[in-house]
Amino acid sequence: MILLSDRRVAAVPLRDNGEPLVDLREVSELRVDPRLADPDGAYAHLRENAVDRLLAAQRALPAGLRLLIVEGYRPLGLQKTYFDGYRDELRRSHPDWDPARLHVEASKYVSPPEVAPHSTGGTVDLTLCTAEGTELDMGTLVNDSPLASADACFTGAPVPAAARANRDLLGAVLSAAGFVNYPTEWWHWSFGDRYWALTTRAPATRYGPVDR
Ligand SMILES: C[C@@H](N)C(=O)N[C@H](C)C(=O)O
Ligand SMILES: [Zn+2]
Repeated sequence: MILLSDRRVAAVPLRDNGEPLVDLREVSELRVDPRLADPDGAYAHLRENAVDRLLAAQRALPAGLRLLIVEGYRPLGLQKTYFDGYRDELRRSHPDWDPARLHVEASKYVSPPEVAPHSTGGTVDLTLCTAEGTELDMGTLVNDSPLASADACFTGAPVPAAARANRDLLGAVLSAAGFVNYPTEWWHWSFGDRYWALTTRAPATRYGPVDR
């Protein structure tokens, strides 16, 4: 498993094709969950081509199922707050870990800001729901940490059969649409960022960090 703290991720050359960010709340086919809403609506934005790919993924779902978008674009300042906060939580629960170990372990749940996928606007956290908006059982909640879920948030973790089927379905439609999963988080799917470029062997990113 390649973690976001791996130096190969940071070594991917940055390019940006200039695609605009689209407000998902204005895309009628997509359902956006407000649990992480910020006053500026940053969380509901994604790059144009990533949105097209989400629509393709949703069209591939069985009748009656929808994607439920939890978070897209994340400003770099917020990324740093999340990373430092989780690393400090790990430090309190594992006082024996040195700074290098803390950095690696924290990257299983939050990206180091210097390679932050969400800050490119190409990466999205999402789950499956019914047409009425009821979330499907995925074995953990979106954003359950490795610490809180005893690693059940890892995409390949042993979870009950219904949750496994739902994770596999989400993975099948998003992979077919060109997204790449972060294997420690079943809900986190990249397009165009450094992790995506490394995994797909693209020569460079499609999207660099944006300051919205
Ligand atoms: C914090 C979690 N929702 C998340 O987005 N993690 C990934 C690895 C990230 O920070 O990009
Ligand atoms: Zn994410």
